[in-house]
Amino acid sequence: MGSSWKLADHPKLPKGKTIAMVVLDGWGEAKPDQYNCIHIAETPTMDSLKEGAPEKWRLVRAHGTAVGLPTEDDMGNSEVGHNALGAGRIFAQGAKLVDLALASGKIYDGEGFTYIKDSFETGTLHLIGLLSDGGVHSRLDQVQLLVKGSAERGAKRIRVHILTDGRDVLDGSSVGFVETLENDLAELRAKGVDAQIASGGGRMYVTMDRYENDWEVVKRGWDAQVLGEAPYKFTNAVEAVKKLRQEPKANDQYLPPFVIVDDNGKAVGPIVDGDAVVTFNFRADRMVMIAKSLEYEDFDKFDRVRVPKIRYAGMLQYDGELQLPSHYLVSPPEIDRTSGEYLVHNGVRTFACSETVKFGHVTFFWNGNRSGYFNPKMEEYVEIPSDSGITFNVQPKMKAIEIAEKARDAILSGKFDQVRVNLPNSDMVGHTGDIEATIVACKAADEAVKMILDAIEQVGGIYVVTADHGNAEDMVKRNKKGEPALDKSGNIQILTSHTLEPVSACCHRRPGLGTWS
Ligand SMILES: O=C(O)[C@@H](CO)OP(=O)(O)O
Ligand SMILES: [Mn+2]
Ligand SMILES: [Mn+2]
Repeated sequence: MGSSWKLADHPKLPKGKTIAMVVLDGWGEAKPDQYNCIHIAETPTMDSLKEGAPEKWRLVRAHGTAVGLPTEDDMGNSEVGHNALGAGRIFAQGAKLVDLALASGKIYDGEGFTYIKDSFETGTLHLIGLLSDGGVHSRLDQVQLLVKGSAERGAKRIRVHILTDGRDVLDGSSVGFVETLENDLAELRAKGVDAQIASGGGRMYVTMDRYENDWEVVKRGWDAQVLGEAPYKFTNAVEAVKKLRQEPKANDQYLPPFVIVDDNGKAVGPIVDGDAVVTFNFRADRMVMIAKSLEYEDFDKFDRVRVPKIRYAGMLQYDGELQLPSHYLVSPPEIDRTSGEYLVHNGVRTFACSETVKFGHVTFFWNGNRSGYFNPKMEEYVEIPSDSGITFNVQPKMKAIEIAEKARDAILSGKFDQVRVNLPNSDMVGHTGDIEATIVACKAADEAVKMILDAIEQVGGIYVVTADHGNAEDMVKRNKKGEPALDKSGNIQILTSHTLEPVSACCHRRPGLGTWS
C-alpha cells in the first residue's frame, strides 16, 4: 500500500451506505447474575442484536495484550479501546512503553529527564499523579522506580502530590498505597534525601478532570500542589487519607484536597521557581488540563495566583497535535494512519458525537491522541455538555438520548457517511458502584442504540455496535472461583473498575434490505 491513502473496496459491504459506529462505553459480556447490571436492565435492542442475528454477533477481547497492554491482568480502558478501534491496529500502550523505559534505564537518558535534572541541584522534584496499581492512568510500581531512580541521579528534595483512586481499584485501597509510598520515602530519608508526600486529594475532585468538563477540579489541585493551600491540613499523609475517609459518604475518588504541613503549620511542598515537576500518569485524557496549566504562559481557565518558573515534563507527551507537554520522559506510541485520516483522504464524511466526559474518546483517542479535525470540511464533531459537579449515579441517563438525537439527525441529514458516537452510561455510572443507578444507565444506553439503529434502517444503512471494555456487566469483586469475594466483615466488595470481560461486536445491515454475510 506504501504511503497511499487509497482504500480498496470492501469485499462484501456495499458502497455508499451510511454507517453508524456505536461504542457503548464499559459494556462487557459476563455471566448473568445479580451483579450484572446489563443482564438485569431491560435492554431489548442489544438483546435483539445478540439473539436476532447471532451469526453477525461476536465476542472480542478488550483487555491485556490483545489491545497492547503489558499483561493479561490489565483490564481494558477507554484510551486503549478507542485507540485500537480508531486505528484498526494494536499499539504498545503508554503503560508498556514506560515499563520498558524504566527496565532498560533509558528513561533517565532521554531528553525529558535530562531537562528536569538540571533543577535537582538547587530545586525540588515534584511528582504529581494517580497513586494506585490500577494500570489505567498510572502504576504505583512505576512511581516507586521513578522516585528511587531520580534520587539515585541527584534529586535531593522530592515531593509527591498524590491523587487517590478507588475507580480503577477498590474503594478504600488508597490507604495501603499511601503506606507503601510512605515506606519508600522513609527509606530515602534514611539515606539523606529529603522526600515527602506534600499534598493529595481524590482523582475525581482534584486535578484529573478531562475534556474541560470542570476546571474547578484542576484549580483545586493547583491550589494544593502549587500554592500549598487546601481546606484540610495534616502532618502525615496516611493519617490524612484515613481521617478524610471517615466523613460520611467519603470515598477515595472524591477525597477533598489536603496539604501536608510541618510542625509550624507550613505546607511542606508548594511548587516554587527553580523546581522540576513531573506528572507521572501515562494516560493522556486526564492530564491534558493540568499540563496546560503548568505549561502555558497565556492561560485564562482559572486564576493561578502565582506561576512558578519550573522545568516540567510529562511521563508521556499527552497531545501530539498540541505537542503538550513539550518535554516528556517517554515517547508516546506513534498512532499514525488512523481510520479518521483515511476517511478524509477518501472523501468519506464523518460526524462524531458524545457528551463532554467522553467527547474526546470518539475524537481525540479515536484519532490517535490527536486533538482537532483532520479536515474540518469533511468532519463535524459535536459535544453535548455533560452534567458537572455531580456523581453520575444521580443522573444515570446522562445525555444518552441527546447523543442519539444528534446521531439520528446526522444520519437522516444525508450529509455524513460515518456517524460515530460513544454512549457513556454503563461506564460512568458503573464507576460509581451504585448498582440500581447502573441498571437505569444501561437501559438508557439501550434506548439510545435503538434510536440510532432506527435511523439507520430508514436510510438503509449499516451499523456496527461494540464497546471499548467491560464495566457494568460485573459490579462485584470475585474470588478465583468467580464467586463474590467477601471482605473481613463478610460483606461483598463492590467493583467500581473496568473488567477483564470481552465485549460484543455486531455489524449488520438492517433486515429487509438485501443480504450479505
Ligand atoms: O474514568 C476514567 O478515567 C477511566 C477509569 O480510570 O475510565 P475510561 O477508561 O472508561 O475513560
Ligand atoms: Mn471506556
Ligand atoms: Mn471507565
